[in-house]
Amino acid sequence: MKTLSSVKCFEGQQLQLQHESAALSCTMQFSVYLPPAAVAGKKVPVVYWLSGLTCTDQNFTTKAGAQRIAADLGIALVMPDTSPRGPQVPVDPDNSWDFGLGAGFYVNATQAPWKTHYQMERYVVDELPELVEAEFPLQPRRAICGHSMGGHGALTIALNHPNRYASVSAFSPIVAPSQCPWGRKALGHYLGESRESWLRYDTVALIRAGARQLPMLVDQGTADSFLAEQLKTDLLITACAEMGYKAQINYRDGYDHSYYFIASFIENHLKFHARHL
Ligand SMILES: N[C@@H](CCC(=O)N[C@@H](CS)C(=O)NCC(=O)O)C(=O)O
Repeated sequence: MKTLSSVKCFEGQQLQLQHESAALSCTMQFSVYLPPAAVAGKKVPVVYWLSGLTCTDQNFTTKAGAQRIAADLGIALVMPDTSPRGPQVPVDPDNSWDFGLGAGFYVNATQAPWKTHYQMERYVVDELPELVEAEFPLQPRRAICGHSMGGHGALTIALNHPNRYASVSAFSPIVAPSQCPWGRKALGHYLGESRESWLRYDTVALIRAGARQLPMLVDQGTADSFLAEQLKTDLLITACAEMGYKAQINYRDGYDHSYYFIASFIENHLKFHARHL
């Protein structure tokens, strides 16, 4: 593993790192924030952050303002990239921004040509934690949080691996990819046209199938231009109500899809995770 940058931030350390990923068969970059307690050698719990379409590990690192809060709470942050990268990784032939590079959807692809590299679920759940826990003073206690496609990633990963995560939260998540254009396009390519195989990566379907209860927090802006067509938060509210799944789901009046929204509520999310870690 190579350190690309290391910068002091709120008495802690903001790092960007590069490594060869076995799960993704390519070179990957990711970011880590170590709070002051970890810099002093104490083992701290971790919140993983999954970003949305078109993002890298840098969007959250530079725009969310999470480091001051993580420093105070004594929590490390780990920010992976949103897809495999590099010249050998297949891209969307149409060069669109909602599929392929920057749009891994946190699934393990089963279809050619995607399956060789697009294994983001394995990367986030297994490879990256092993790597960072071996390198830094991190406890195996983890929470997971994300935005949009990354909100979908956080929710589905936590619901599919409930023993690995103490809590889950999401900003503006795609709650039912089987029922929206972004999701149908991505899952159709990565998993094939059999919709049965999509349900493991669909939060609403997982809740309806009886997913185990985890502490869950969701925030959604009412002025988000993707809400009606792609995100469909009401489907999650209905599924949780019908299944008796206790989730805290808040509509936030006037907020849009941007990192300004994330910056406004990230403190709530990190404090929520700190209570469960
Ligand atoms: N590129 C798209 C927008 C994509 C978008 O909004 N991406 C969100 C996640 S779904 C994001 O976080 N973008 C990066 C940023 O705002 O820093 C467009 O131009 O309409």
